Amino acid sequence: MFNPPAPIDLKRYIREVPDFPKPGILFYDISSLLGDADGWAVALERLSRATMACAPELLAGVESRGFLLSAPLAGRLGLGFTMLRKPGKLPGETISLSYGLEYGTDALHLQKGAVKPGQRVVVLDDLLATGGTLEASIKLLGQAGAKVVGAVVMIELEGLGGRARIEGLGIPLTSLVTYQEA
Ligand SMILES: O=P(O)(O)OC[C@H]1O[C@H](OP(=O)(O)OP(=O)(O)O)[C@H](O)[C@@H]1O
Ligand SMILES: Nc1ncnc2[nH]cnc12
Repeated sequence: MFNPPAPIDLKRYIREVPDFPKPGILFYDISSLLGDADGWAVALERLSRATMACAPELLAGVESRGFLLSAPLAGRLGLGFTMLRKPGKLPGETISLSYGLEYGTDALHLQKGAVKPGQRVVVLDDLLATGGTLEASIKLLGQAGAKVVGAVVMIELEGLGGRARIEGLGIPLTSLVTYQEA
């Protein structure tokens, strides 16, 4: 009888670093995944499927680690890509929103005109923790006139309320890998 191989567990490529960037934070480092051609190929394939299930017209990526996923994915899927950036990085007129992080606060900006009215957008980031970053991204894209049709992350930290925050906005969320945090 044919026994198909077990699906690759992406966790084996993700390094866990205690007390970074602050004491008490367990940091999930994707550098080791990006550095492994096989692991990265599997991750991109799974991200592609999750993203295309939402039938987007444009991808949006969150600075900075979100760019690592969203830009190559947009190229692979033949879609445009827009950046949600930290303050002071985007030229021209922008709209912005502040948000809370697992370890601090920040703000995101989007260039005016980056999104067409009603355009179907999937927003991507490497990791969901409290959901503050993704929530701000979704709200900002909505303010810009986008129809956000999905959120896709590589890593979801369960127990920090992130999923409830995103689904509470009516946005379907897909994650490739989950860790229990609290
Ligand atoms: O769900 P949340 O609690 O909002 O946390 C998740 C966010 O935190 C990290 O970004 P960070 O601000 O550390 O920036 P970086 O991508 O530039 O490293 C991560 O890449 C997510 O964007
Ligand atoms: N625990 C964590 N590991 C990696 N990135 C993060 N962003 C927010 N929390 C994080």
